[in-house]
Amino acid sequence: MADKKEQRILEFVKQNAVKGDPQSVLDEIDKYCIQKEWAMNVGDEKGLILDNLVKETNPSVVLELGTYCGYSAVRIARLLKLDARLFSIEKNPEYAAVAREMIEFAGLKDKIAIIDGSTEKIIPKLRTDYGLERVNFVFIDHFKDRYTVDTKLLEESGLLQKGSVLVADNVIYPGAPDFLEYVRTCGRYDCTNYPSHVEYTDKPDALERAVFRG
Ligand SMILES: O=c1[nH]cnc2c(O)c(F)c(-c3ccc(F)cc3)cc12
Ligand SMILES: [Mg+2]
Repeated sequence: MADKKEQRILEFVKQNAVKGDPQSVLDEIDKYCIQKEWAMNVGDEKGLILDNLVKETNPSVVLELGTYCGYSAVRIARLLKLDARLFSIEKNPEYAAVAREMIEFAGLKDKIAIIDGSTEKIIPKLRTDYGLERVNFVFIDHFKDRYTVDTKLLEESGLLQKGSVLVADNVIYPGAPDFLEYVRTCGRYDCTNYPSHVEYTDKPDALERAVFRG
């Protein structure tokens, strides 16, 4: 048996999901995390809310902060139009390695690029080093104490445009109170809260959508 939980999740997916079928990959990750080991994927309940937010935005360029095993990257990318792309930043190289295999198994490697490194170093270089002009949709799901500072980095980088949608996970638990305070009071965002639960539990959590006013 693999010595890391993330590797065990990947092995379970490879043995039980259908190669090239993103939904089956999501279903098997959820099944493993419900039946065997909890893991910090956005999960099926918050995932359905995220699906609807992606569908109503129909973004061309998506940025994700925090890849983990690739669950939310697969979840988002499976809904994107043909020429849309998702860039996901992951600081932990072991997580990034699992996510790359997960994304390839799901058949989405042409839609998703994982960028290894920390958000504080990568975000300021997204325009110069990765050729990103604008991002239409940002899924924030990394270190809770980085939500606000990275949101400000995104503003300063010029990557946000009027209508850019930020969606943040875990704003209730583990919680991102300073992020909620910032986006709800700085005057630059229209905010909506989507109550839900921590993945695979009945513990209250929520997603927060913050639409940039430009
Ligand atoms: O660190 C995290 N990064 C990204 N997402 C997370 C998450 O969705 C969680 F539920 C949790 C979490 C951790 C421990 C708990 F007891 C409950 C939730 C953590 C993270
Ligand atoms: Mg999360």
